[in-house]
Amino acid sequence: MTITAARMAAVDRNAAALDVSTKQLMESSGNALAREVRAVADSGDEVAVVAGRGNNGGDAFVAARFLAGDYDVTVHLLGRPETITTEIARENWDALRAAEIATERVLDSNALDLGSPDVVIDGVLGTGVTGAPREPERSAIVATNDAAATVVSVDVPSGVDADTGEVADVAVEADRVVTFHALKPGLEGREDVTVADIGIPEAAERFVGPGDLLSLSRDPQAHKGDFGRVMVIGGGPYTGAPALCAQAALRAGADLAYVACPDPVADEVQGYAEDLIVEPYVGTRLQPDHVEGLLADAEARDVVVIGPGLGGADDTLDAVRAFLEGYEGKAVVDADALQVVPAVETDAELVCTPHQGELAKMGGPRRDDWAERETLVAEFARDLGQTLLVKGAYDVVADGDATRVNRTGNPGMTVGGTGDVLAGITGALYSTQGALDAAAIAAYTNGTAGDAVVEEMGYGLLASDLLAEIPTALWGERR
Ligand SMILES: NC(=O)C1=CN([C@@H]2O[C@H](COP(=O)(O)OP(=O)(O)OC[C@H]3O[C@@H](n4cnc5c(N)ncnc54)[C@H](O)[C@@H]3O)[C@@H](O)[C@H]2O)[C@@H](O)CC1
Ligand SMILES: [K+]
Repeated sequence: MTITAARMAAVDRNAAALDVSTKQLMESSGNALAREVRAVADSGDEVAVVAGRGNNGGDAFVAARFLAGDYDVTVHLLGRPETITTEIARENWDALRAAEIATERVLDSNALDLGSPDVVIDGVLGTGVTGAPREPERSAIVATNDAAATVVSVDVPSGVDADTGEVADVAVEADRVVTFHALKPGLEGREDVTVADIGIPEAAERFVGPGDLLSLSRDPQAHKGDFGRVMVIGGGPYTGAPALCAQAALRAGADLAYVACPDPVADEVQGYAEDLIVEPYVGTRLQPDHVEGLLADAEARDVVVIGPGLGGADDTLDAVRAFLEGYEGKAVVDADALQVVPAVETDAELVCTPHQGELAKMGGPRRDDWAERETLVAEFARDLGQTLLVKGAYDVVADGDATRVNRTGNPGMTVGGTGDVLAGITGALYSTQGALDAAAIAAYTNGTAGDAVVEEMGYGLLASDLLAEIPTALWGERR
């Protein structure tokens, strides 16, 4: 399995939240790297460490400390120690200085003199690289390639983009690569690569954590000024559900939230919040003759959430079926609407948000055993060809390829309406994120908001209490 630089950063952050600090991971990384160098070097060999100012360099500092007793080690830092970008890399630099291990500062691109080392450790650039190498890193890569030495690269050969695998015009030609936790893009199929286990707990990947929220701010350019228009198709027998759902979408960052509902309930829905744009249709519940108009409206929206408060009348379900058959965009399907999903022919990309009972009604697994449940939900998602967010004490999110589990939330959240809030958050996030990430982050956020409410006022929460906590859960100090 390959992991991108962005996902690696998320997992690293999740590990820290599980009390495995990045400094601990750096120690493991440097240790693994040193072991690999021992395998290619003879005792007393000259080892030149070329280190950039990020954590890739930090790993190389740690390796230098492990190796200095047995080899002739010199560490070349590309820049001034004050410009080392992370605290943990700087601490490991300071440890080298305190131990009187030979260090050089390379303050001019032309000033790097590696001598004639037997081994070069390439800790110039790792997963934090952006764009093609600049100076002095660029010259350092050239000098590394010019050395008649065995080159061991740290995590990725410097010059390889660890998100895409693209190789820049100047990149280290490594003899060996020690990569951490999992293969990075561009390293697949290479025989000179060692994947080192650095002690990241499996839980950091499996459980949704604060690291998963990093993708929300990763690329501000990608969704500049447009956090999405979410259309909720809901209401009829129930009016609170679509209103909660649409308000949750706004709280989760949607720019606009529309509620399409039967006209007798429109005023009531609007009454919950003036921020909602209510678009009534004639009749008392959703029926097939409304579908054409809804499909036309949906074209101008980024995500549709269908289900909250619609009820399960036969003609309503026929309408849901017709809508999904005609719709090709992103949709979140909730509540009674879920039962039509297994048999429907649709080009839409769905996130389905059933609780255990709704999952069973869809023909999904009934088993509750945790480990087994994850596998069964993943298989069902694969069969459906859609993304599932199965709600429970532990929420399971699966798209058939990857599975995530969310454990935020509390028993107070079994109250009615929390599912409508979750569907709304999912809808908003789905406008800027992939289905799996949107569902995983939504589950985590909904649970975090619920935990915050219970912390503040104890049990007895209303679903509407969650709304005000959503922004803090997503972007505030609770993340
Ligand atoms: N994510 C994790 O779980 C772990 C990561 N570790 C190491 O940390 C590395 C990532 O560290 P960082 O995020 O600090 O990033 P890097 O060390 O990969 O690179 C960041 C540094 O390079 C500079 N830089 C970025 N692009 C450049 C370019 N095109 N030309 C010249 N300079 C450039 C930045 O200004 C910064 O100083 C990994 O590759 C790995 O080696 C390990 O320490 C342990 C665990
Ligand atoms: K490197």
